[in-house]
Amino acid sequence: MAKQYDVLFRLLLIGDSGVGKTCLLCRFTDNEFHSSHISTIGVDFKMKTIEVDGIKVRIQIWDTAGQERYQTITKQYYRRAQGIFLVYDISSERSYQHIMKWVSDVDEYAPEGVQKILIGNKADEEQKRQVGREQGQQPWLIDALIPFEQNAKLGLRGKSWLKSTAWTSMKQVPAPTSTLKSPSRA
Ligand SMILES: Nc1nc2c(ncn2[C@@H]2O[C@H](COP(=O)(O)OP(=O)(O)OP(=O)(O)O)[C@@H](O)[C@H]2O)c(=O)[nH]1
Repeated sequence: MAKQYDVLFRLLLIGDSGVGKTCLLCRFTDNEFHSSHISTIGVDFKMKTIEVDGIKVRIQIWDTAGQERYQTITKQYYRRAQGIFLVYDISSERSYQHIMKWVSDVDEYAPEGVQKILIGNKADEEQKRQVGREQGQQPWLIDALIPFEQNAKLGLRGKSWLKSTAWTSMKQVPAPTSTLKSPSRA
């Protein structure tokens, strides 16, 4: 029987409740968008196999609850992640400020050297933008952060977003000049 995949990647989505983690995942795996916000309880995951340069890559993406009350559970999933997507909402300054807290959780619970990717989601909400593009491009604090914006609603970047980041262009990004205030989690 033909081998179903050559490599497996375990990736994790983290960020405040409501930033659109579940929607990003649904867009990527099923090309769907749901306008309702049904908070994730604990963790959930989806899988998808794609081909990158002739290599069959199976991606297992864990979607975590952003709500504080599930943090004890969700942190247990950091340990086995090979890549972590830190998601904020470009129309929520607060969700961007909280990224610092998410980063410190990653530093504490994820394996050393895990790849971190910063996603500014809801890129279609330009008129409500509270986080400037340049803010999202600042690789403050993190030594290997790949920043970009994404639109789960319209699916602009759609299927190529992981392909173009997680394994093909993981590289060091020049470092830190913090423009962020200290995080204050709700
Ligand atoms: N306009 C717009 N809305 C979005 C986008 N992505 C998600 N949303 C909306 O944002 C809300 C929250 O999305 P979810 O994916 O459920 O958020 P989440 O981060 O998984 O939330 P928790 O499970 O509570 O942590 C929903 O009403 C979505 O429809 C986007 O790219 N654009």
